[in-house]
Amino acid sequence: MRPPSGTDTAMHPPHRLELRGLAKRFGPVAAAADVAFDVEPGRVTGFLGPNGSGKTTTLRMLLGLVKPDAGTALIGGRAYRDLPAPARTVGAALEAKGLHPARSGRDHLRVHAAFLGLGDARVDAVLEQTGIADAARRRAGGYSTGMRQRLNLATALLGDPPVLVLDEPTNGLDPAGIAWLRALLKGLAAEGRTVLVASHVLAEAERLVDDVVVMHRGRIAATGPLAAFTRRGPLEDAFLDLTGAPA
Ligand SMILES: Nc1ncnc2c1ncn2[C@@H]1O[C@H](COP(=O)(O)OP(=O)(O)OP(=O)(O)O)[C@@H](O)[C@H]1O
Repeated sequence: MRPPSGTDTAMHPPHRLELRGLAKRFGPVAAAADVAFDVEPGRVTGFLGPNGSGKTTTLRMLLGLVKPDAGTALIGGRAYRDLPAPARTVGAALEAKGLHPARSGRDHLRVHAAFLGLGDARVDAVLEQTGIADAARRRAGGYSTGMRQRLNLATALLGDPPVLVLDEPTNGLDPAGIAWLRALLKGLAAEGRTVLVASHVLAEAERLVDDVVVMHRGRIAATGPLAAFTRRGPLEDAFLDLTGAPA
């Protein structure tokens, strides 16, 4: 079914993410084991964990990019592969790679937009929204890391999705860029969208998220509202307690 062109101005129904018993092994490595948590619409959820704790693997299972050995991941009650319009339901920005260096940022977005049945007006809207309109006609190969990150986010936003899944979206952003992204993501959540952000930058997460999910060694170590993690001090203290890392 081909989606209509143009953008949706009507608000989408809220989409809760429900992960249940997800497991994935890569040879001897249990990248994820019995992973279960919910992500609520209208909130920014920080998916936190040390390097190699299994966050990206979990996100890839949620997005149907990796087949779990066990468990389910539902987006508004359906697995990603069963969504009628997946790219209009979930905007995902995992790693800022796969950009054709000779193609301009705008052309990159136009390719994705055509795939979604969207026109250039939507491309221009997300270029404005992500602050890269001025660089849009330059070749993406010359973009800074922060600009590539913004283009990646613009791609995720193209389909005006009710769900956003972002892996380390502040990588490469300067302090003004980080503050800008924070305001953008909080605004998207305030519109009722479900925003899941994987990060290991705890000071940033503390200023952004409403809810926290901590993953450690492939398992969920704790979940809850941010306030539950910051009662005794900075989020970093609770995080280091949970993940056993030296202070
Ligand atoms: N395709 C793969 N093949 C083999 N091992 C993998 C693969 N993908 C992930 N792993 C392993 O699974 C574990 C979890 O990795 P994952 O990338 O999910 O962690 P992460 O929490 O996202 O880490 P980071 O914060 O460093 O990005 C690691 O030990 C990693 O080496």
